[in-house]
Amino acid sequence: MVPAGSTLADIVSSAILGGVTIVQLREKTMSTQAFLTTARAVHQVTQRHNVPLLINDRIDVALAVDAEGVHIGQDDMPLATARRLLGPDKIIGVSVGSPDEAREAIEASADYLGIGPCFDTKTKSVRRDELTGPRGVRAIWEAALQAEGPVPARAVAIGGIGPSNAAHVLGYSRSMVLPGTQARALDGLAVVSAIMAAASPRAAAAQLAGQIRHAADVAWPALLRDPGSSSAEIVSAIADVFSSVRAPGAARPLVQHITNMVVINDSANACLALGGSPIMESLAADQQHLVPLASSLLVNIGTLDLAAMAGMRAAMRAAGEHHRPVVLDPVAVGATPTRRALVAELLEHHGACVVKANAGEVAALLGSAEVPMNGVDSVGGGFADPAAAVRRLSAMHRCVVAMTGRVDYVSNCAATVAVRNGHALQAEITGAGCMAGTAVAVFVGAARANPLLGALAGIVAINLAAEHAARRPDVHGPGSFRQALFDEMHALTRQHILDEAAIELVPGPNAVPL
Ligand SMILES: Cc1ncc(COP(=O)(O)OP(=O)(O)O)c(N)n1
Ligand SMILES: Cc1nc(C(=O)O)sc1CCOP(=O)(O)O
Repeated sequence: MVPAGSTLADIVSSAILGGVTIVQLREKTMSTQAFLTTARAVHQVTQRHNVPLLINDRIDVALAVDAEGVHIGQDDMPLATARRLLGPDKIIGVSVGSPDEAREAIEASADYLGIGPCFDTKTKSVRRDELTGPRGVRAIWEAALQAEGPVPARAVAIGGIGPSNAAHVLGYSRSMVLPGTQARALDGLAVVSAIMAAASPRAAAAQLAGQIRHAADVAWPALLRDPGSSSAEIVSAIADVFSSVRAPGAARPLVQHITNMVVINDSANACLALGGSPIMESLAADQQHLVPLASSLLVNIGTLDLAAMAGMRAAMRAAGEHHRPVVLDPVAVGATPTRRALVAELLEHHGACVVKANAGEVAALLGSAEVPMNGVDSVGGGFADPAAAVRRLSAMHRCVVAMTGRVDYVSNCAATVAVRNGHALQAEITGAGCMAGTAVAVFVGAARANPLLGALAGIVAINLAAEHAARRPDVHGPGSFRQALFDEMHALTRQHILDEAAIELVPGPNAVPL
């Protein structure tokens, strides 16, 4: 992967200047002699910067150049033998792809684990199975933590990781709390092509280092900010979020939508009426230009087509790279294999900040048959315990979940809030749920530090507007209601929220580990 005109040592030097803190030399085809020459040249650079150099697979080369350590795979020399040859002070990292391998490596005193492959990689042919993706990485990491002794386990994830998914991988793979322990993040990420194939290895390394720092602030469990400890406190915080968008002179949050053709016009108007600025563009090639300008991204999978699917992937990549919150509306996710696979892929590869769904969609995402769907509509009485359902989905995907229905439930898994505003006429017009997704996206962009409050502000705003619209003497049914709804979204004030928001903090076990 070394471009013409530069040497591997040059690239390593640039990458270290960008923020790389450990270097591994992995050469699969070089002669031993050439490997030694390269290793010596790279080692000179890493020593100058005081960064450890590890040699992949080849203990003999590591010994010959006095590298700081080695990385060995499951088919390489056993760890105990490598340790005997290298002595107690050298770093030995071990590749692991399962909880058993992780436990075994920790028990054999590996200095760190390389957990992978996380995603597909072009760098080598590796098998991905159910133990891959950030969820698989987390399962392996948790096994390592359970096996650790007095020396803390250390690990990095590897495979298909780059600037667009680094924060997601680090946030999602944090351990759940085990009895008597704190949630623990991986120690870092291992990348090949994200730096080696970049036009500027220094800039690429700096961008990745920024993503790693950023993950600690935005990814789970930073999401679990308390919305407030009483209903009154939460209503006041929601009103503050609302005011931050609607204050005279405030910049309108730009919401980039990829949404369905049934609601595209209504969603754009709802966004405007609530104080946002809509842009509706699904072309994949444009996402890297548009998403960084937006304050949030709404991805709604209704009326799916292949071009929109490509647009969603590109938009969510750009959102990951530029730290933009994503609101995912998994319309009728249980209805077709394509929708199910797409939502699973988007959540695994990119994650969402908020999932906005009706009860049937929440059930489909949980793999539960408790709430049936009729096309895009949820039917029946809903979940026996709706708060538990949203809490469970929030924990599963480590995101805020806003479930719309007669009563709406919004959860970040640590706190769950029921919203008892809204009107039955919302169920009589098409696109009311999609407009709720837009409303959430408007306010989530404004409440970056607390997406639970942003989601609540969107849900409360659209529901109060619906109540106001339904009360108007000129509203006689769905047609006039739809028209009035836009006027009332536009006319909504902070005082309406303070006086009329009907929310309650749902008591309940904080059953989901943080
Ligand atoms: C940090 C890190 N993790 C995993 C690997 C893979 O090593 P290995 O299993 O030895 O496979 P090859 O690199 O030999 O193809 C790694 N190199 N680094
Ligand atoms: C060398 C290696 N080992 C892996 C494993 O899963 O063990 S994945 C991998 C390649 C990582 O390259 P990139 O960052 O370009 O995807």
